[in-house]
Amino acid sequence: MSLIVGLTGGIASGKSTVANMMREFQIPIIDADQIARDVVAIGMPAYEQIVETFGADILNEDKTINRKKLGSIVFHHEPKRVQLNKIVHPAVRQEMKRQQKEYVEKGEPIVVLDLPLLFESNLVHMVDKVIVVYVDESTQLKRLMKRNGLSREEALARIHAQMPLYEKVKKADAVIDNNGTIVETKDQLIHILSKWNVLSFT
Ligand SMILES: CC(C)(COP(=O)(O)OP(=O)(O)OC[C@H]1O[C@@H](n2cnc3c(N)ncnc32)[C@H](O)[C@@H]1O)[C@@H](O)C(=O)NCCC(=O)NCCS
Ligand SMILES: Nc1ncnc2c1ncn2[C@@H]1O[C@H](COP(=O)(O)OP(=O)(O)OP(=O)(O)O)[C@@H](O)[C@H]1O
Repeated sequence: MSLIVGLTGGIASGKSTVANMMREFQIPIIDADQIARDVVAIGMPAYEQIVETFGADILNEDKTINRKKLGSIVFHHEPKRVQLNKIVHPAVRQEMKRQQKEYVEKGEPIVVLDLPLLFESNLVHMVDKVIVVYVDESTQLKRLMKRNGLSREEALARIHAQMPLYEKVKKADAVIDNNGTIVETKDQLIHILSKWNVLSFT
């Protein structure tokens, strides 16, 4: 039996940072953001639907989706975001399930779904345990603006497109406070995985 863990948090709260630490422990990670990029590649059914819905204006010269442009539309307009989610999410879920099945069949003791919208999309039933990576809003804003080169206003629009992080913390089985250093974050992760008996070296 594999333990299926949902890794979630807020935008730029540190999920990928924690997922990379897990990869170092040879834990398989299924990355929803990456899958969401793959399923909108040119020629995929979701790509066609996005162009139909949002128009050719959201394309780059090479016909790939201009993610910055599409982001600035959907993060400022909830109905448009819902429309995009309806196109992309079913394909993402299907691919996540396929990958999960493969890892479970291989007998992996733990499989992690790195899923930013785990709560917003009501996907808690897909996992046995939930880890929430938490930061306070000022740290989140600072890290998001720096990483994505966004203005304060654009970064806040993205943060507010999600369930508040403190609400996610209340629903978690385990919380990693990522306001501090990377080493402090890693220590918390090791503590959680050890408690759940899924770290082979401890
Ligand atoms: C709007 C898009 C084009 C912006 O692309 P961009 O490269 O700037 O961001 P990226 O995809 O790397 O996402 C960064 C983060 O934004 C947040 N985010 C992304 N999509 C959404 C959404 N629909 N609602 C709320 N938050 C979101 C997540 O925390 C995610 O980790 C892209 O995020 C997208 O296609 N979103 C819809 C699919 C989706 O929900 N992906 C998230 C996981 S399934
Ligand atoms: N403890 C930390 N100290 C300093 N910087 C950090 C820390 N943790 C993460 N960061 C930085 O903050 C930014 C956001 O982290 P990360 O990309 O891991 O977040 P995320 O939750 O995966 O984001 P997204 O939801 O957008 O995919 C990155 O630039 C990362 O390098």
